[in-house]
Amino acid sequence: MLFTKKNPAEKRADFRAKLKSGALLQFPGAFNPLCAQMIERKGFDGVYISGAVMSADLCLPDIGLATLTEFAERGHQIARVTDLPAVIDVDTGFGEPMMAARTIRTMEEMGLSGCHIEDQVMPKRCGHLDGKEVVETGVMVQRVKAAVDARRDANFVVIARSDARAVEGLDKAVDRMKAYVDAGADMIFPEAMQNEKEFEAVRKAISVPLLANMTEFGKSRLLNKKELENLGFNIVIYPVTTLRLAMYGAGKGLDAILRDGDQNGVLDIMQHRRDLYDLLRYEDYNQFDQSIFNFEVGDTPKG
Ligand SMILES: C[C@](O)(C(=O)O)[C@H](CC(=O)O)C(=O)O
Ligand SMILES: [Mg+2]
Repeated sequence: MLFTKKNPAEKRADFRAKLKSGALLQFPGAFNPLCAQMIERKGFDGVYISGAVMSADLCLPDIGLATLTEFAERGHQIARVTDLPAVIDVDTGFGEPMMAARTIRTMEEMGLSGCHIEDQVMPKRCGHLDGKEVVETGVMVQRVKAAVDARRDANFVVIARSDARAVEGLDKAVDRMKAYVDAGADMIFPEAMQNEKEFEAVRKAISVPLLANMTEFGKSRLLNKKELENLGFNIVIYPVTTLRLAMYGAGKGLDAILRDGDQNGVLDIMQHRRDLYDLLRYEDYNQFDQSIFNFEVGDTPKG
C-alpha cells in the first residue's frame, strides 16, 4: 500500500491512453490484493476484479447474493495496492437505474478505473450458465445512461455487458449492444459468445472498444492473445484463473498433509517465503523503519 505511486485519477488517465493505443490489454483477475501486486510485477496491463471470485471468496455462488458494500470494499482493497488500472464487475448495478448510478459513484470513490454493468435481471447468474434472463433493452439503456452520468471523472470507463446472446440470439444481442453504445457506454462486453465468428460479428457491428471474457470451462473456446488481437478486441479478462490455480494448489497441499503427514512433498509447488517477502517489499519496509530508528542507546551524547 505504501509503495503505489499513482492516484486513482492518474491510473484512469493511463487506462484511457492505453485503450487509445489500440493494443490488446490483458487483465487477469486478482482474487486478493497480494495477487494484484503479482499481476503488476509480472507486467500485465491491468487488474480485473471478478464478481464470481468475490462471491466465491465469501463461499457464495455467483447469483447476486453479495452486496454493493462487499464489492466496493474488496474493490478498494485491491485497487489501492497497484499502480495498474483496476476494472471491477458490478453485476447488474445492484438495482434499477438510480442504484446503478450510486454503484458507479461508489466505485469511482473506491479508486477503481472502470467497471462493467450487465443487462441481466436481478438476481443475476454467472454469464456462462443456462437459464439467464435479461431486462428490456430500455431498462438497460437507462442503467447505462445513469451510470455514465454518475461519474465525476470522465476517464472512469463504463463497460456495458450484454448477456442476451444466450437468451435472444446473436442478432438481437448485437442490436442491444448498439443501443448501449448510443446510451453512452465507453466499451461493450459481449458475454458468452459461442465461437470466433460471433466475436467477429460483434466487432463488425460495434464502433467502441470491446472486452473478451476468456473464462475457463465456459461457453467460449479459450482464444489466444494473437487471435483476439486479430479479431480486433481491446481488453481480455481472465477472471477466475488465479483463484482456480490457487485453490487447486491448496487442495493438493492439503491432500499431501493428510496422506504423508507433512508438507515436504509439496514444497516445490509452493510460493517460497523469499518470493512472498519480495512481493510484499519487506526489505523496503525495513529500510523505512531504520530511517526512523537510526541511533543506538550507547550513542546518546553525555550532557
Ligand atoms: C466474468 C464474470 O462475470 C465474473 O464474475 O468473473 C463471470 C466469470 C465466470 O463465472 O466464469 C461470468 O459471468 O462470465
Ligand atoms: Mg460476474
